[in-house]
Parts: sequence; structure tokens; C-alpha cells
Amino acid sequence: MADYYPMMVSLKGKRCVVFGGGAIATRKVKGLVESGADRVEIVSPDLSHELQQMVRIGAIVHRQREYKEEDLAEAFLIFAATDNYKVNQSIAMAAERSGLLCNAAHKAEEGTFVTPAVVRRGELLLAVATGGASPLLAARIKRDLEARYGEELVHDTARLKLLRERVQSEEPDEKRRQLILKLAVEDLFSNSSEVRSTVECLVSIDAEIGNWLRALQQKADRGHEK
Ligand SMILES: C[C@@]1(CC(=O)O)c2cc3[nH]c(cc4nc(cc5[nH]c(cc(n2)[C@H]1CCC(=O)O)[C@@](C)(CC(=O)O)[C@@H]5CCC(=O)O)C(CC(=O)O)=C4CCC(=O)O)c(CCC(=O)O)c3CC(=O)O
Ligand SMILES: NC(=O)C1=CN([C@@H]2O[C@H](COP(=O)(O)OP(=O)(O)OC[C@H]3O[C@@H](n4cnc5c(N)ncnc54)[C@H](O)[C@@H]3O)[C@@H](O)[C@H]2O)C=CC1
Repeated sequence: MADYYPMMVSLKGKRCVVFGGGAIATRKVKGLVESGADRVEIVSPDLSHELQQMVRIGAIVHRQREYKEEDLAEAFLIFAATDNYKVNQSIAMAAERSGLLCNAAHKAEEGTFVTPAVVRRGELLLAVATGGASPLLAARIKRDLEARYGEELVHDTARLKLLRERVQSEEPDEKRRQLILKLAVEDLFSNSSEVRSTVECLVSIDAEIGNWLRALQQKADRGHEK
């Protein structure tokens, strides 16, 4: 049964504690750091090469020892990713008692959240999960998404954000605002769009967004609701 609630969480300033320093802990830690987590601590007697490098550059903190229950104090997220099933189980149970969110790498049901396969394109984030039914299916669908939604989405999303800010401050009418934003997204997905291929230069981005907005306003006025 798929009883998980999807959400996007900001980890800025939040203490995230990862137990274990092997391949799986490394994957989880990379995911955390890529998400902007700036208070990641690893508790493990040893660390993978990649994690050692991250410690060296100050991206994460290492406590070189085994798990102790006190490690959970004031944590926001917990990852039980040791290769010891019993230890992972104790971590998950202690987290549960303290009402903390815990990812159990050894068994989905023993934790409170699972980590999806992720594609990032600037502020656009695509996440795929199967509730633990088949992590490989999630990984496979992620590869399809990577091919379908390329790096151009980084730029597209950034431009839509700028346009949306302009529309929010310049268009008092809510219906018209929504229509313009809808036409903008359609513009980006239509092959005939000149908008996508025009100016890449940041210096003129303001003027470009202004031109785009005017074109969309004209379209909206012509009643081009598709
Ligand atoms: C429940 C969950 C908990 C969690 O870790 O959050 C979990 C649990 C387990 N995974 C296991 C195995 C594998 N996991 C992967 C890969 C990934 N696993 C990920 C997530 C999750 N894995 C969460 C559910 C996600 C969902 O909803 O589907 C991904 C998507 C994201 C990530 O890791 O961040 C990442 C792909 C990332 C990418 O490619 O982008 C591979 C393949 C590989 O490594 O290449 C294998 C081997 C093949 C296989 O066994 O299927 C085992 C058995 C361990 C054992 O046998 O001892 C368990 C334990 C159990 O079964 O509960
Ligand atoms: N969620 C997922 O995607 C997957 C999960 N797994 C699960 O994850 C577990 C870990 O896998 P790997 O990282 O490949 O193992 P690994 O053997 O590479 O690393 C295990 C790490 O745990 C540390 N450790 C052991 N006891 C500890 C303790 N008491 N306190 C703190 N750290 C401790 C070890 O020192 C080592 O750094 C597997 O046993 C398996 O159950 C495996 C594959 C995929």
C-alpha cells in the first residue's frame, strides 16, 4: 500500500545525522548536500573515500565511532544506514520514540520516510518513489525522465520564475494572470516558440522577460486559451 506523503523539505540549518559510512550512507549524504543541507553529521567508525573528501572540504562533520542514542538529540532527520541490521533497527526505534523522522536503509517499513530517485534541473525537481516496492523501477523511470527533461529546463524554470514575479506585480486580474502563466508554459513546450531559443544572455534577461510578457498579454487578449 502506497501510504507515503510526498513533500519538498528545506534542510537549511537543520541537523541531519547519518549512521554508517559506506556506499549507501554516501548516496544519502550526497543527496542531502545536493539539497542544500548544511548541518550534516556522520557517525561511523569508518568513511568511504568520497565521504572523507567531503569532511576535508568542510561540507559534513564526522564523529568517528559507533551509534549512541544521544546522537539523536535535536536532530531533524535521521538516516540508519549501517550494515548492521540490529543497529539500524535500534536507531529507527529510538527515533520513533523521540518523534524524529528516520530513514531505514535496511527495511522501508522500519523507518518513517524513504528517499526517492531524483532528477534536478535548477529549481525543477522530479522525484520517483515506489514506497520501497522496487527501487530499481524508481531508478529506471528516473533515467527516462533525465532523457526527456534535459538541461534546458534549468533555464526555462528560471525564466518562468522571473516572468511569474513580473506577472504577479503587474497583473491585478487573477484570471488574466493565470491565463498568461498558462500560455507561458505552453510557449516553452511548443516547437514553434521563438521564446525558448532567443536571448541566453543574462544582461538582457529583464528586457527579454518584458518582451515575452507583452507577447503573452497580447495572446491573452486575443482569447487564446488552449
Ligand atoms: C525503501 C528505500 C529506503 C531508502 O533507502 O530510502 C530503499 C530500501 C532498499 N533498497 C534496497 C536495494 C537497492 N536500492 C537501490 C537503489 C536505490 N534505492 C533507493 C531508495 C530506497 N531504497 C527507498 C525506497 C525508494 C522507493 O520508493 O522505491 C533510491 C531510489 C534512492 C536512494 O538511495 O537515495 C536508489 C536509486 C537511486 C538512483 O539510481 O538514482 C538498488 C540499486 C542500486 O543500488 O543501484 C538496490 C539493489 C536492488 C534491489 O534490491 O532492488 C534494499 C535491499 C537491501 C538488501 O538487499 O540488503 C532496501 C531495503 C528494503 O528492501 O527495504
Ligand atoms: N536503501 C538502499 O538503497 C539500500 C540499502 N541497503 C542496506 O544498507 C546497508 C548498508 O549498506 P552499505 O553502505 O553498502 O554497507 P557498507 O558495509 O559499505 O557500510 C556500512 C557502514 O556502517 C558502519 N557501521 C557499522 N556498524 C556501525 C555502528 N554501530 N554505528 C555506526 N556505523 C556503523 C560501518 O563502519 C560502515 O561504514 C546494507 O546492509 C543494506 O541493509 C543496501 C543496498 C541499497
